[in-house]
Amino acid sequence: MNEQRPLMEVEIREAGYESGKPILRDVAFDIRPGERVGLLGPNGAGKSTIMKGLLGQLPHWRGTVAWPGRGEAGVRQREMSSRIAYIPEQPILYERFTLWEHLQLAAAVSGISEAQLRERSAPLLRRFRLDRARHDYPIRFSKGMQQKVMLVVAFLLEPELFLVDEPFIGLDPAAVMELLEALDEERRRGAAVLLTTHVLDSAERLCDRFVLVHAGGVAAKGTLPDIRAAAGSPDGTPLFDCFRALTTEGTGS
Ligand SMILES: Nc1ncnc2c1ncn2[C@@H]1O[C@H](COP(=O)(O)OP(=O)(O)OP(=O)(O)O)[C@@H](O)[C@H]1O
Repeated sequence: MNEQRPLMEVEIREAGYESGKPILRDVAFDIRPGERVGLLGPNGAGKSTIMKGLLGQLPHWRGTVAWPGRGEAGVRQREMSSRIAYIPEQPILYERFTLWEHLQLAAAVSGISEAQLRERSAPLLRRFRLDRARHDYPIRFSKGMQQKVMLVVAFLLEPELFLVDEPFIGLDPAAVMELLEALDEERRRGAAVLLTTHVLDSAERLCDRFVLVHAGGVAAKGTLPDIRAAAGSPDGTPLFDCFRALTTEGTGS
């Protein structure tokens, strides 16, 4: 935890997939440099929709995203995507591309030179044990290996923010450790992590702060003590119990 100026300040007034049918309303939170923030909530709460909004992929969006560290009060949705690397839960792969071609495509889209690509990718491919598979087709990899392709692509970009969707599902324990270590190295240079997960005990151990989303709004946010206070729970209450109290009681759903 730190009291630095936020890396990013998100304020979503209304957003969703169809006009006149907002999924998100009044969602506001910030992320500080080097921080790990857990974006948590029950199925259908709106977590993926928030992530899509941050990636500039929502058709309807009324809100602002500021990057105070850069002195920018509001950034257009489209521009944000160049500062954010998204690690999806379901790998997004092209059937006809080899692993190396996936990396070349990501580099080309992000303005990374061929020399930078070679320099950055070598340790990443070793780290995620894909160096011998660089000319193979990821479409034929195991699910875990496919997820590692997504990790290599994300780390290649050296973004300011990593959006990580369900990092604890699909990867084996060694790969989860590698991912967390790699994220820690990135955090040391100031990158932040916004992760969603339903594995609340892992979230409780890993995250500095939390944003608890419920029915398209924010039910509580802050450190674990802040979440406990919002839930009316005593010291020592696990995040899981706070989550249950905040998402099932007195919410009308
Ligand atoms: N492409 C879409 N078009 C219209 N509505 C959508 C679309 N995707 C999601 N929704 C709706 O948006 C709401 C929030 O869904 P979202 O996927 O953001 O939830 P989530 O919190 O990520 O859930 P989960 O934990 O199940 O992944 C749901 O009511 C869902 O039906």
